[in-house]
Amino acid sequence: MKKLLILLLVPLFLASPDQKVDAQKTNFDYLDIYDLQYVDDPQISPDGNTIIYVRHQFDVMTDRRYTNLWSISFSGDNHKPITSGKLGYGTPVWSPDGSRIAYTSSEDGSNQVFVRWMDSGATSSITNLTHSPGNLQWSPDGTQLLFTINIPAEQPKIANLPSPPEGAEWTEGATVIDQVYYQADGSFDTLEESYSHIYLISAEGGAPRKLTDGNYDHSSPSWAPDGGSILFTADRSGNADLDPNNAQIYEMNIESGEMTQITNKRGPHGSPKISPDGQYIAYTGYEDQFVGYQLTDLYIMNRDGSNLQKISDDLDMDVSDITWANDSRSLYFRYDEEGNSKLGNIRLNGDYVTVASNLGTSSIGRPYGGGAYSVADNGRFAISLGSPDRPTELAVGHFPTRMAITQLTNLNELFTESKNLGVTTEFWVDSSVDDFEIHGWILTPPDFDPSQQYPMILEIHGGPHTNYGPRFTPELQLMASKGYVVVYTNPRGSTSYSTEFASYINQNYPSEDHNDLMDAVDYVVDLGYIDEDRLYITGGSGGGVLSSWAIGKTDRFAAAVVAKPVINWYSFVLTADMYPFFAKYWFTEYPWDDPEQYLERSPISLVGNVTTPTMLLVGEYDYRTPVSESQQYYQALKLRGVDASMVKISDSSHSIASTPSNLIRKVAYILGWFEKY
Ligand SMILES: CSCC[C@H](NC=O)C(=O)N[C@@H](CO)C(=O)O
Repeated sequence: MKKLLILLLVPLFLASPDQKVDAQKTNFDYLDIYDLQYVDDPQISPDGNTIIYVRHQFDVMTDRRYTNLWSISFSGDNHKPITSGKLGYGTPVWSPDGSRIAYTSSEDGSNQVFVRWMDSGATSSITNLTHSPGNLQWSPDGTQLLFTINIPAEQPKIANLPSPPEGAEWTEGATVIDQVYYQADGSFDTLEESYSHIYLISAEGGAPRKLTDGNYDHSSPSWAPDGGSILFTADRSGNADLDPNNAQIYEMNIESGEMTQITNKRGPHGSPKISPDGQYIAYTGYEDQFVGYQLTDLYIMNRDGSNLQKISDDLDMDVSDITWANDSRSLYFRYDEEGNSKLGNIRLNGDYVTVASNLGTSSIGRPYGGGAYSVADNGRFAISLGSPDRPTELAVGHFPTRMAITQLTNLNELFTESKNLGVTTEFWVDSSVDDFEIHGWILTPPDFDPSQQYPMILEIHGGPHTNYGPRFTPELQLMASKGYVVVYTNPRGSTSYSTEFASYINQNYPSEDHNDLMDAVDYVVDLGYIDEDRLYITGGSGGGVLSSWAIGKTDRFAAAVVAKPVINWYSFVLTADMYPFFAKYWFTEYPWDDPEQYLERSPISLVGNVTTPTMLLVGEYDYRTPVSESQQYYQALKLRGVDASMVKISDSSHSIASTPSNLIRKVAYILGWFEKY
């Protein structure tokens, strides 16, 4: 079937007329990012009549993303704001009777829980918290709300220090670290040791009650339908930090505080939810095999943990974000299939169907998967609807009647009407190694004419267990708008195809994923419109691993930008924020016990072959793939006399695209480097 698609696509593609550019329109340009608007987190009311969603916008003056809540009826009428201003409003949740919503907002300076009465619009903050709340959940009778907050643990005191004399200006002092996790990408400051706890508060406000205790993280709380107890996940073994990927499900009686452990298999037990009839618990996870990739399955069991069954055997794709259907006979879930993010429905016997495809995220970066949905009691649902040609909008549908999915918002109508964008085309190519087909996409520039010759950029995703797809990507659209054909693929190791495909690179990364990438390049070059003297390569994170690996294996690229890479696995597992996971799951031994296996997969081992002019690009506060990884490669290239430069993006974590200006810088530096060669 896929082979047939290739045969059909190639002639179609070659015969396709030039991409028409509308003279009235201009090409997508850097500052246009600030005009994009995205729909996120659509929450449909319990009666299915109204959707509240989070609208993301960008402020060119402060370079900030801000979010507001908007409301619209299922029919598409009555579209109106609930909040306004350039702050952060998010995580709306409907009360079970649909009379109120709870949400979080920073409008009072720090993040607090707010409740709004939908008939009158009366709104009040109901908390006075010193730390940000998350995971808001209404009790089934609508009288209370659960939430989680991170509570700092007592800090170590090693030295008795004298105080400076009054008025003295001493240096700031020292940071004392004794916890396993002391840095987390995205938090620029050293982390305080803290633990996530579950709280209960009256929906009318008042003092919250702390339900959990101890130096353990408690996550994913959800109510039992009778409101008498809650489920949550925690690793209360005392070794959670050094033994990641392990959390058990607990049930706690709200009145007595009594806690019962329901599961005991070693591994993650995610998002436990009790069926509306109170009979079953569903959760996502797996029995841990200590490898880099394992399929996340969907399980159900009785309330006491007995009769555990995996029900997603036929799916062979990761299950996330589960919601019970009202009749307790099936669950809704999110999954990615062949680079397409979908909403599914699975019956308890394992039969599943796709309810909606093309879910979209609010990322202005690269075309990764994700998306959000919610379902009303009567089967009406709301989704964040993606497309390769515009930012994510809101759409609704109904299950099981399968009424046509209807896009309700068109926040970006004026944008799409005034811009010429690149066009995304799918391809499949046989891998030259093993019997895999590799899926990819070609983004051609707005005025593309296949009889001309174009420079080409291969852009490689990270993870490595993630997937790209035909999704709106300002980052790659900017490259296309400057005249490049951009090629992106899902080499082996990518998710959304099969366990076999994703786990091929377990403790074997990078390896033949490199060949898959080169097969995709060959395929596109063979289409006849690529100038082979202007082939460029880039990729971030895992894509930085693979781009630096590639230039150690071939000199076919005229220039490379290696973004936020891992260059040396030995140093990486001893400097990255998530080091217990990387060291335990991506390698079979610690580095000092078997340095060879670290070196043989490290791009630094191939740097002696590199002749390609290479730019390193990294966020100055990247704690996931630390700056020292880029520095090692840069310094090795300089020692070898290879043309190299290094760009450190200020105020940036690993997520360079989290501020528009940094994303703009990233693309401008990449293109600037390529233009030189
Ligand atoms: C290769 S080491 C860490 C990789 C990192 N994984 C998770 O943070 C990564 O590749 N990140 C990707 C995907 O999120 C990225 O593009 O930044």
